[in-house]
Amino acid sequence: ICTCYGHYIKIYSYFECRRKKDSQFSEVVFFGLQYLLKKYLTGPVITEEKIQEAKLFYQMHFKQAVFDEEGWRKVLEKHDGRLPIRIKAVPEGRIIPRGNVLFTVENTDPNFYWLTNYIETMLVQMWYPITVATISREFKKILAKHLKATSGSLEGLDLKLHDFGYRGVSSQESAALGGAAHLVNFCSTDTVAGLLMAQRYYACPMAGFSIPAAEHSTIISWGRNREKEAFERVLDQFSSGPVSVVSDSYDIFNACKHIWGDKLKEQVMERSQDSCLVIRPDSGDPTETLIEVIKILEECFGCSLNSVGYKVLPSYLRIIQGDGIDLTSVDEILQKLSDEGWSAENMFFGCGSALLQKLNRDTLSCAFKCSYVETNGKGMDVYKQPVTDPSKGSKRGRLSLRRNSDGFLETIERGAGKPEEDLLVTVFENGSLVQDYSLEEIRKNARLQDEELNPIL
Ligand SMILES: O=C1OCCC/C1=C\Nc1ccccc1
Repeated sequence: ICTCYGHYIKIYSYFECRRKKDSQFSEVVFFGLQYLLKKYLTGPVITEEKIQEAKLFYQMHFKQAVFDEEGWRKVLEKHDGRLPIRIKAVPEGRIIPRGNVLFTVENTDPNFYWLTNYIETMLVQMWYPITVATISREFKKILAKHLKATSGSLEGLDLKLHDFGYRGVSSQESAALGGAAHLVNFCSTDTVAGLLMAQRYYACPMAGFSIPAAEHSTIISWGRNREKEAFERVLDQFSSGPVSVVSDSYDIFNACKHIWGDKLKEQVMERSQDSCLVIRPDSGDPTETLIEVIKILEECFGCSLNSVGYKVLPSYLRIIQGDGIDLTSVDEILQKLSDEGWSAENMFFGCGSALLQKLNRDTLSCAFKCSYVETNGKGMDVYKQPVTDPSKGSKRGRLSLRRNSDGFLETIERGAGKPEEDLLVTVFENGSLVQDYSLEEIRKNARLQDEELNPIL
């Protein structure tokens, strides 16, 4: 495999989310590289033991001598096991239009040109946190639009989408990365692994919040005929502070009308705004179910008009919809509620697989390609341009990212960028992390346009 490189002294590659015409996502949130660098690439990662293990492994795997034992031993001897690699990247949290360079990778020692693309596989796994952070931020744009339109304010925006996805992802590590990616945009989650990731890799002691919530087992374990008793128990156990109660075990409409709106009406009404009852439907067509539920709650508890003339339930009562939520349905639901005169203030949303799992490397067309090589003494810009798919063409030469005179971000190719204008910063060099971003800083980078206009902090 390495023979095709012959006597190269440098391989320079880059990562991008290729632009795709009429794609749903025009810009991406850059997030997650820091975790990957800290966990897998910094420090003396190459050891004699690992070399021995790999040698045997690849001898069995290839059934011929492919593993470059001498090359790896040179990393150990010359760089005491630290990778002679430089990675330059956009600061985490920055919002970058599709089709721009996000990070570049190159070997810093001419003996190790083969290292650059050796770590490609791991680096391209960045598609996951980038895609989750991007989807989560698209949710935030939709929620901000409706919240602004139906309440006149963005207050509480960062609590409006709750991560329900822990059980729906493929592994603990995915939960951690995806959960943390959601926390770039929101501070509302049940994915504990993401909170720990934020703590350990992004210096944030508590990145998100939740509230006590019933689940179906805590209701149905009382038996079919004692749903009211189960609800009452939950209210008693969590008499102060908000509490969420899933109410569709048997009949959500009956539960809202005859239990919450009748038998337990007093207990509900005596709760305060910061001890609100959050009713959770969990089945049926989300839009139809929510419209019927909110009409029943209006009949039983009344409502008021906010400053922009939209209806709001009493402050002790809210609704959370965690079933069937994705970017399309959340917009439809809020539009329909708005058409019926209801403010988005009444709603909270939970999202599981659509946030953390229903995505892949093609969602944002993530790619890693070599764009520049050096052989003895001369550099050459390289690129691919498949006649069978021009959209898979790659950038050429050494790359930099700059804001042009119109204020737009653009990638300068062929090494034509001015170093002082380059937005890419060295984040990793020769085994050391050069930048360490906090989640606080990353959240600032990722704020929405209108959040900048009227910051809610
Ligand atoms: O109802 C709720 O109110 C707000 C707090 C979270 C919550 C439910 N969480 C959840 C998590 C994973 C699967 C299903 C639900």
